[in-house]
Amino acid sequence: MLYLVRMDVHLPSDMPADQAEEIKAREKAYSQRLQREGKWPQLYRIVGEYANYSIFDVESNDELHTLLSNLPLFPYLEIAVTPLARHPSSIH
Ligand SMILES: O=C(O)C[C@H]1C=CC(=O)O1
Repeated sequence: MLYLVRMDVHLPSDMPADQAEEIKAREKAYSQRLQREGKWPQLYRIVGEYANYSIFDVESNDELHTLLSNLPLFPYLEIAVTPLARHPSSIH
């Protein structure tokens, strides 16, 4: 099952820089593990925003929820999920 996910990052402005860097480093490692496993096949920065559009390829709503809620940045993310179905005109 494919999902389009938008994540907007809202780190508190008073978070110490070293704490923010530590969370971002854990987020990067976690996201790159999921990318290597094929569960997070696409990740794009939204130009001019601290946000991304991602494609997730997972087995179920529950799996996606678990993966997203385990993101180190999860407490600071605004997340919008759009389930995707195959378009009848798509050649892919
Ligand atoms: O920077 C972001 O968009 C948030 C998050 C998603 C992957 C990652 O490494 O950080």
